[in-house]
Amino acid sequence: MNESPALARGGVAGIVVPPAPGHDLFEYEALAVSAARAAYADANAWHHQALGELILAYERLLRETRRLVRRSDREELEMNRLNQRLHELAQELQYRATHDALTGVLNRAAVIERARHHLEREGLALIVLDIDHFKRVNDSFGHPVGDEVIRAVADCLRSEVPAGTEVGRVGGEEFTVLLPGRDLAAAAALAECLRQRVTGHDFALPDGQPVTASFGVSSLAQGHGFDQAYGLADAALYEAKRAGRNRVACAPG
Ligand SMILES: Nc1nc2c(ncn2[C@@H]2O[C@H](COP(=O)(O)OP(=O)(O)OP(=O)(O)O)[C@@H](O)[C@H]2O)c(=O)[nH]1
Repeated sequence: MNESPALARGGVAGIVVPPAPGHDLFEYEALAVSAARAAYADANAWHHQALGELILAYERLLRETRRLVRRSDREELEMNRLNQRLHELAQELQYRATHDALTGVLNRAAVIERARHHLEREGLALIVLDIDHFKRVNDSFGHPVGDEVIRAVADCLRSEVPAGTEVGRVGGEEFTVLLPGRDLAAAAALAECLRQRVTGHDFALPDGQPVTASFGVSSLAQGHGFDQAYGLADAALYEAKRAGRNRVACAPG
């Protein structure tokens, strides 16, 4: 009779030595089956039939357990994949809830939320800008060209603002720039940079005309409300439009 795996590993017949850590999960059980098979092969063994049935049942149990472990591994992988996808979808949902679909800058609700957040903590300078005579772009070249102009203006703003500054689109052709904790002079200086950036950009309109924008600026200390900050900047924007457009106007300091 061949030596059983248990014996080969230093055990004695009928006694199975537990495997060292890191071995196959069922090595101990596989050795036990081998040892039982060896005893079964011995014609003198007592309870011959019962031992044979025990071996068969035990082998079936091992096969079934292995199958279940493999299935559980696959299901764990699938669950991890679904969890990852859920996480990505939650992030996407959060992005869509706070960003403007056309330009990718903050949407109106997010602008208000961010502005209130800054006003509660540190005060806020606010720039409101509106593309000049934008209706003419739509009317002359169509809505898709108008959309391209809106997108390009958003790009101009994004590329020019310093870190910590947030850009949002609050209406059709109206944007805001939030400068947390900055004063009126700093915001007016940035608004002038943005005005020049838009005016100097080549929007490639069919008639070759430039696109300009008008700017209103306000700055309020901590504790003021968003409506007040926005109302002041909007009134200044109205002044800039009234004074001839393509300019920056500041709310009274
Ligand atoms: N293409 C495009 N047009 C839009 C969008 N939202 C609003 N508009 C258009 O923007 C135009 C705004 O026009 P007005 O409010 O009259 O202002 P304006 O022509 O820019 O003139 P001023 O602001 O006085 O310089 C309207 O024609 C709207 O239809 C948009 O998402 N895409």
